[in-house]
Amino acid sequence: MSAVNEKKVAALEAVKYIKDGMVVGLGTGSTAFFMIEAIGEMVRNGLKIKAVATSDETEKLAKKLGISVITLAEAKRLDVTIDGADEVDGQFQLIKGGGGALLREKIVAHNSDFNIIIADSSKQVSRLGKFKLPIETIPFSTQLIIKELEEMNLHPVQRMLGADDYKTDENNDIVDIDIWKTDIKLTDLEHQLKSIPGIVETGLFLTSTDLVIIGKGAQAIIEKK
Ligand SMILES: O=C(CO)[C@H](O)[C@H](O)COP(=O)(O)O
Repeated sequence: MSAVNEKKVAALEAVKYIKDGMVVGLGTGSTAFFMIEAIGEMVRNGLKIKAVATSDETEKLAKKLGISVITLAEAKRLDVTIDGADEVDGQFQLIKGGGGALLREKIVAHNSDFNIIIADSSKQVSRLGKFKLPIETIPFSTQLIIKELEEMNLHPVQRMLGADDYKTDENNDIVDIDIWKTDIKLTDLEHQLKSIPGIVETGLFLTSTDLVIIGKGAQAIIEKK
């Protein structure tokens, strides 16, 4: 079965966790797309929820499908968030941000009681780092951060959109770094990166995930912490 079908299988399993009255965090990306589409159908069939979107793209899609979108401030706290990932390891640690929405995704995950990650089977890894780790930086500081990351042997590459710098929903830059060869522990790496002024967030999600649902062929494999 293709990765696209596996994404859909995982998404359809995840929406079973959504119940009437919940405040739901909506992730971003091609896997999250199937989840949002399914929630849209559930809402048309009478489900009553409120949602917080992790990107402008997700917000637009959710509203188009008739899902009631509120701000994080209005929500205060979320019952459940469903989001995709670029890599997930056996300890439920993730690399996220391939789609550039890592900052809002991490904020929403932090404010959710229960976080479900949905992915096709290609995203499961024994060790994080084949996928380049996205770092969100303040444009004022990006070039100097790139120099600092080069000195740390993390091979930074600024993300581009054609000839222009890629911009996040918060109008920040993304720098993708290579953590595969570093022997720094992930928790230490996260701490080191976050201590550089101008780095707003990293795509390392080390502790937020409660449940992982992997589409494997036509089956949804549910992994609990
Ligand atoms: O972190 C993300 C966006 O910032 C996505 O969840 C991640 O990139 C996975 O995307 P997809 O489901 O399209 O493979």
